[in-house]
Amino acid sequence: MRLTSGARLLHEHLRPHRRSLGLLLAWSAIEALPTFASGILVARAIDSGFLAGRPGEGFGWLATLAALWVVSAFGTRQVYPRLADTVEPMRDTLLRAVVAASLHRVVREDRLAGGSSVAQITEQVDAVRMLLSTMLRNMRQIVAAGVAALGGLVVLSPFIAAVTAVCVTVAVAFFALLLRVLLTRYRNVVLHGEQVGERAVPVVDGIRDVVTQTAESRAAADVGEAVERQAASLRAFARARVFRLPVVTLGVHVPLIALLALSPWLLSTQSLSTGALAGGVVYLAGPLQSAMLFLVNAGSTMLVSIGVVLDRLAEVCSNDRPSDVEHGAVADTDGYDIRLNEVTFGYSHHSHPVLDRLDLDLPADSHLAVVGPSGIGKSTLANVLARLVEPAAGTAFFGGTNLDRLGADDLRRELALIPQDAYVFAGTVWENLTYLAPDATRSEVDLSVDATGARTTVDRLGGYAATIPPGGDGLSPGERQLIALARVHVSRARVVVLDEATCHLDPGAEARAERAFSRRPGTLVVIAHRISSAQRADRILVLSGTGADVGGHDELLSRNRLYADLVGHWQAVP
Ligand SMILES: Nc1ncnc2c1ncn2[C@@H]1O[C@H](COP(=O)(O)OP(=O)(O)OP(=O)(O)O)[C@@H](O)[C@H]1O
Repeated sequence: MRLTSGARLLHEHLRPHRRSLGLLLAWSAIEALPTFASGILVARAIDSGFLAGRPGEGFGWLATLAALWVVSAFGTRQVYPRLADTVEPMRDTLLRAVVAASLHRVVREDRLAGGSSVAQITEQVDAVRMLLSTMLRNMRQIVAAGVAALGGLVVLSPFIAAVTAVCVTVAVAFFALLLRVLLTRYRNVVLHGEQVGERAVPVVDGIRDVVTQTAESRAAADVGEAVERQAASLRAFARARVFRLPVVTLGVHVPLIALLALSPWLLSTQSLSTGALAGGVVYLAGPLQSAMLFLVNAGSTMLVSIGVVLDRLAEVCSNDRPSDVEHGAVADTDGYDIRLNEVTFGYSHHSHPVLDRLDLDLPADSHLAVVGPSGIGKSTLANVLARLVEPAAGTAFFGGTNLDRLGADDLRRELALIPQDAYVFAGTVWENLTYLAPDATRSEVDLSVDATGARTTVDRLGGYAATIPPGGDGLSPGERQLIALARVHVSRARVVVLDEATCHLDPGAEARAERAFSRRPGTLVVIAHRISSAQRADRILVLSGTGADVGGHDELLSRNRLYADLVGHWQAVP
């Protein structure tokens, strides 16, 4: 059952690469040609060549076998690029899916330690990639060697082939049963390993507190208990692995001993020629034995690891259905006006809520500035609008639809948030600019770049085809903001939230960028960094901690003490 969800995940991510997988299998079959022919050609060399007094013919058959190995080497050469074509793109799509899923989970559960859990997940995806490529590479040993050996035996002696097939089937069935036990036990090893990490990390992080509080023995006992549990599960896993030996005995040694024991009778009744007997031994002691050994050794380690890790990744991905699924079908929006109805949000259940029963009406195409003292909750409001956090109470509506019934992708298309730390990624300037609108035309991008004032930055970088290095190295914070502003400007988002997204620009550049957004069709919410931003807006929302007040600049100046103070403070700053 657990393997099934992992296997389904693997199937889902391998399906788009079935062409390269097909080519991989085809080349593997060519690679297996000499394995299939080895016993048959050895039998021919003995029977029609050496035993018949024609050594030339005997060597001829052996030379044919050598030629097949050359063909096989060519096949091997083709296998590796196909392997990379299959596994590398699969890794990328799998990684994208599980990282997106774990980030959604981190945001949903409001856990700050998201980075470490995502890092763990990416490690697991890389483990899948490595294990899968090793599995696929070595699978040909099982498939090619096992199938080729059985096929060769059928040609040599249907009787020996039948006996061998029965033994192999029983051995494989026994191994399948063993695999279930191994999977359960290995899963325990992984889970207990994670518990060791969970217990050890806080102790290591807080080692100074542990020492100053003389709590070393308690911490050691706590971590030691988890270590002991993991050691016990490792021992249980190792005990189960011992049973792989009978599998090899049953699948290979029993038919080999049977063939040798029956050989006097088979030879005397002429059921088997001397060459066929030698060919049979070649198949059983060579490819079949290595296939069986690989199955039980790699199968009981790699197959088990891949099964358990894929299962864990499948669990992560299956959690990637936040409220859309919980609340049934994803709803459509009607327009893009936003309404908050008594929205309450706090970062913990115990602390005072940052947003307390906030009401807000944001008609389509309006321009709102949000102001308030530092730490009052302006960015938190932006996060509620972008559904990066879920309100604890109250409802947020987008286009008349409850925000948590809107599909995450739909919301991302409709609403773009630019945070203070603008993000640029490794790639070309064009890719950075068109990330949210991949179908944007050159003239649309030109228009947005010029409107937001990003042209100088684009030119300095070397134009649209220039490459931005990882982490945006070499770009100033202001230049990153300009690229992010142009990226959102060219997008189809009908609501744009600028969360101090222009704080690294000078006042003139900030005014230009904000004007570009207010002329652009759609709603604009600006978390204001300067009084000038507030003055450009149609309406201003003042967050004060005890309530929220909405109005125009002059109106608020005369009636709202906090706003008047903020304006006074801003004007005092040179
Ligand atoms: N992830 C978080 N976990 C816990 N508390 C948080 C978190 N993010 C913000 N806070 C707290 O919530 C409150 C509101 O923060 P927020 O960033 O929304 O304020 P802000 O008005 O945007 O501040 P600033 O103008 O300084 O950016 C602050 O007290 C802040 O410390």
